[in-house]
Amino acid sequence: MGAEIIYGKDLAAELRLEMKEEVKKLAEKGIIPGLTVVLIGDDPASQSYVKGKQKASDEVGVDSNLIKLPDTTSQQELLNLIGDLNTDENIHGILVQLPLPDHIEEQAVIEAISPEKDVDGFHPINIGRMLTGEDTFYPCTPFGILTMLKSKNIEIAGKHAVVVGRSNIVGKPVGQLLLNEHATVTYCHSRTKDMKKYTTEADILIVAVGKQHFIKAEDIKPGAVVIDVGVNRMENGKLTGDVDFEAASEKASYITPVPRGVGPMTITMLLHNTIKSAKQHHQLSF
Ligand SMILES: Nc1nc2c(c(=O)[nH]1)N[C@@H](CN(C=O)c1ccc(C(=O)N[C@@H](CCC(=O)O)C(=O)O)cc1)CN2
Repeated sequence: MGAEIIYGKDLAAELRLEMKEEVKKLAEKGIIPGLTVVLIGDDPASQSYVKGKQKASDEVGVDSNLIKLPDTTSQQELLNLIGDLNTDENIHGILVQLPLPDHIEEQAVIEAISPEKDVDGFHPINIGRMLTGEDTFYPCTPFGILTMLKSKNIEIAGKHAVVVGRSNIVGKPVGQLLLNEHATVTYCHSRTKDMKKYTTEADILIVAVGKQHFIKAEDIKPGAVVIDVGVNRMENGKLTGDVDFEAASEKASYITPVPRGVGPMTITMLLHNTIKSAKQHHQLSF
């Protein structure tokens, strides 16, 4: 008996069709959701992700604009640009692609983006709202994971969710979203002693560490739901996750693959947040 594979790519395609219809309705009112993506430097992975964001925006009808800056851009230049974007009426979403070059302080940049345009959901105000269970822009990868779980009617309330990884982008917020759904949440990280003790107790195991095959079949509780957020490029150029997919599939009840799992949902939830922002800006609620 093998696990059911949750293909984020298929769910993302379904959701984007729905979004396309929503954007058409907005266009009838003269509203075009606008997204600006800022990319600093020439990191190949970041270039590929922003390309994916442009393509998905075109597909749905979101007006997306990419601003590419050299990695010599100073922090002040970037902050000035964000200041201009914050006051541009046609821009509903601002995203600065991470990671940033070392000389730019990530948190200063995140906090410079207006919380009303923070479609990444990284601003402390939006993180705070998420913490208190308010409706806000949720960080895209965690929100995508929650949407995937809900699409399969996977029960979250009362379940033990174990999150391996504590990044601000994925680990911390995904645990918070699961807590908001009444899961019992445990975080594991590089200083956790005897991690296996926790992972083998997880009904829902979320892995976001960026290490190939970090989680093996022996680390998984039989019947667990396994969500793999890792995107690791192997020497042969292929992508692989943080979980030993083949072996884990034999033990889990549901599992996400890499590629075509969580990744495509990240971009889809970004579009969701951008459309939400446009609607909020125009005080619409459909
Ligand atoms: N400002 C942000 N920066 C970063 C974020 C983010 O949410 N906001 N997340 C990641 C990168 N990321 C989006 O930006 C991202 C990662 C992976 C994918 C994806 O679709 N992966 C595919 C494989 C793609 C490939 O072939 O390389 C998959 O898993 O199927 C999309 C977006 C860090 N930075």
